[in-house]
Amino acid sequence: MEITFLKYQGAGNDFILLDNRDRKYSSLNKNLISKLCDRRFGIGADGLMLLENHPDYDFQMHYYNADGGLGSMCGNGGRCIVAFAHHLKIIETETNFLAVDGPHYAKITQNPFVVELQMIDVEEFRIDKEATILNTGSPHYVLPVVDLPSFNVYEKGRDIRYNDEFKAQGINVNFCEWKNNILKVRTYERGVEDETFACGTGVTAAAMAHALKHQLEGDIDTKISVLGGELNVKFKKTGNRFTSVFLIGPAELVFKGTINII
Ligand SMILES: N[C@@H](CCC[C@H](N)C(=O)O)C(=O)O
Repeated sequence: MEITFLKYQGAGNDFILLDNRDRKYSSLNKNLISKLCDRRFGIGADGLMLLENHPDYDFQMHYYNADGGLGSMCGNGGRCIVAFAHHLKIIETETNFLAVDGPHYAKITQNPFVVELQMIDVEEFRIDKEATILNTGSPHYVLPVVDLPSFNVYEKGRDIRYNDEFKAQGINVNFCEWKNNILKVRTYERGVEDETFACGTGVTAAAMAHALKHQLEGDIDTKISVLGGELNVKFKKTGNRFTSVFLIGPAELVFKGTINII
């Protein structure tokens, strides 16, 4: 099967983008998707997305993790698929599209691309000792740590993701540290089963956990630093409710290609 793809990255979270408006890639299965995402035997990516037509929205986003399984919402993927839709001339600078967690509004604010993506409102969370557990489109566990650069994200993240509570459904695990007015975040991603360079729903969860912990109220703009670059998360916090949530950052076309996969 010959596959024509574009590869995008958003703060180092990288994705294979396929135009499936004519349904030519609908037969891709778990095994094939994981092969395409493999960094040694395929193109290499944290996830793969199909862009499809939708009768009521500009397009629909289908997200698969690197292991080939259907994922929940991907924030950086959402920003990259907006840049891809612009590349395909489906949209200009603003869009409303549908993802697994519902409709999303987004706008392109700079070219080369900075994409501002509206995320779901959040009002449910659980505090477990130092950790905050919440769903920002994907399930997240957020834990503040000391000395994040030398923290073993893979080992500790894996322990939490596979503990008795989370192993069945899985969870994404974020470790964070507040330093010089910047929230530094490192994430172990479910479905990649490794640390990634950024996670959009993860930094959104981390910014919310930080605001809850420090009892911040009102319009909050959090500057985030991840291994692959910088992101911003903006929201309005009213008590325990987060609304007007935006994930802001780069979405860059890295390369185009064609692959024949057996
Ligand atoms: N691995 C996740 C979804 C992907 C999260 C992502 N990289 C992001 O930017 O939000 C899952 O299915 O749990």
